[in-house]
Amino acid sequence: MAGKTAQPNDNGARKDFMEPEDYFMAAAVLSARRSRDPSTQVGACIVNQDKKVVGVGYNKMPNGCEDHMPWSRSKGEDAAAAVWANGGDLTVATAAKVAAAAAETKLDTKYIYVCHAVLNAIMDKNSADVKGCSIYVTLFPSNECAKLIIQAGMKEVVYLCDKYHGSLETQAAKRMFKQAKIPCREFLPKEIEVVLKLKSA
Ligand SMILES: Nc1ccn([C@H]2C[C@H](O)[C@@H](COP(=O)(O)O)O2)c(=O)n1
Repeated sequence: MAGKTAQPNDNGARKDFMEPEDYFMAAAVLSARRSRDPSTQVGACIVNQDKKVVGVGYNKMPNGCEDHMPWSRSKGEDAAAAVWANGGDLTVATAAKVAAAAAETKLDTKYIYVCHAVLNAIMDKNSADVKGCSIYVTLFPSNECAKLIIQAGMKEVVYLCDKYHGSLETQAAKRMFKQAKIPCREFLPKEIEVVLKLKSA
């Protein structure tokens, strides 16, 4: 980013340092890079009232389950595809397949197994509690995340993306945050892009 203009009493410090909130959200974005979810990678960073990072997390399967749980979104989608693969001919056999797939839907998708980023950030905490903390999340919290944030005593939600704003989970989360008087705000970064190099050229 272009250097900031010199200020009076310039002590020679660099001016293009990263602002604290950009750093906190960048930590959440970087944490999301650890996620194995093929469709949505979510990161969370918990910051205490002294502006210290006290926990980071990303969406992942429970410890020890990383290699055997499904990452698919919906078995039903696969069944629907099977119907259309038969030219849309919903024969008895296909109907049975669709019904069986629907029954397995939940068990064969990631949703009932995956730990959300907020949960993992709280579990990662390096402090006795996260009361009064802010949480920086790359995706607006789900209803389950909202319960954790509220019950853990956090005071503020800062989010990057709200792509599921119409979902029941997000609507329920917003309803609970409103009742619990926990403000949520969309993050507007000062630096649009942060480039990380893990090895100098
Ligand atoms: N607040 C949230 C909402 C969702 N997640 C996780 C759960 C899944 O791994 C993924 C969403 O998958 P999609 O439905 O977009 O395929 O994100 C989370 O960690 N926090």
